Amino acid sequence: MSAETLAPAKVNLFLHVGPPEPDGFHPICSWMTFADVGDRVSAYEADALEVKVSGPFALALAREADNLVLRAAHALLERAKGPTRPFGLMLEKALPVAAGLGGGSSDAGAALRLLRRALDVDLSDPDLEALAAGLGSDGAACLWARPVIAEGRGERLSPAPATPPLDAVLVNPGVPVPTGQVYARLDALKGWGPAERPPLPETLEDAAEAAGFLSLMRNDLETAAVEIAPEVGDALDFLRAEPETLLARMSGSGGTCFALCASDYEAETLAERIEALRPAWWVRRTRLGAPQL
Ligand SMILES: C[C@@](CO)(OP(=O)(O)O)[C@H](O)COP(=O)(O)OP(=O)(O)OC[C@H]1O[C@@H](n2ccc(N)nc2=O)[C@H](O)[C@@H]1O
Ligand SMILES: Nc1ncnc2c1ncn2[C@@H]1O[C@H](COP(=O)(O)OP(=O)(O)O)[C@@H](O)[C@H]1O
Repeated sequence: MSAETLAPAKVNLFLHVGPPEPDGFHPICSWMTFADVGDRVSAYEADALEVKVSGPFALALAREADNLVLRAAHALLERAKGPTRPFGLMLEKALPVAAGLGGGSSDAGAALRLLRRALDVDLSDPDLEALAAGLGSDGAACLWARPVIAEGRGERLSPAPATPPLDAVLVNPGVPVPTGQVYARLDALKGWGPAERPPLPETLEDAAEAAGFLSLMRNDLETAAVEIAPEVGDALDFLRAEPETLLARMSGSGGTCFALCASDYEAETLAERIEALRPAWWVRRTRLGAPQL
């Protein structure tokens, strides 16, 4: 067995969050799209199930047992009928952790896609999606890594407006921002907005039109995240002051922020300037949409 796949970064182009339900979870409406940068997950033959983590953010994942790729593998094995060949998983952790990029969910989704094929597990797409959703609120969307409007807790998916690939720069100021803390701060601030689905266009022709539409939308977690990690506010202020930025916003619960740009040339120019002026920040030029997995 030898198989490998990309686990792309998720980006919330908008994220509307309503007040919590009785179970404590919040209803959302979010346009989730995916970057062409991410982690890589691979499977190999091994004597026993194990996960090896490498890459620049490997140290941020403390305990192997908590790794979402391992939880995904166990969830899939429970559904496999009959014995499967023993395997190990390799995770190259290139995305920052607790960063609003859904890295853990994307790794889990990558493992599920990969292992269903490699082990020839007879599980339908909807069943695989249900497994992914059980591993985290972003799990279902991150399984397919295609642009979607996600509602409910994030598990109810429908197609997003069609766009060309959107040139963008991702910036993380280097501070982990735990999702649960951000939702809790949102509640303390009573900072929710309406989470009903807004009117959505079928198509947005280019980055300028997409930015115009998105400027009418929000990320309701931004204020709460900036209170927890003021560095996120610094990143947003920086991006919003740059001439190449059509729109800058935080992704998910932060701290990664994105700037939409009119072309790959402008995105490259912006990324190079940020790298020169803020060498400690994690910076990636990317195209948002449906990356090749
Ligand atoms: C904010 C978002 C936006 O896409 O993404 P991230 O920033 O985490 O990438 C998601 O809503 C996060 O999804 P995910 O990271 O899978 O969250 P989970 O592990 O399911 O939940 C972590 C914690 O966040 C809170 N939570 C999560 C989702 C939700 N709709 N309401 C919540 O209140 C709960 O306190 C939960 O215990
Ligand atoms: N493979 C993984 N990659 C990232 N985080 C993981 C993974 N497995 C478990 N986690 C845990 O999931 C939590 C959320 O991490 P992550 O998915 O990076 O957050 P976010 O969705 O905000 O980007 C962290 O506490 C982390 O320790």
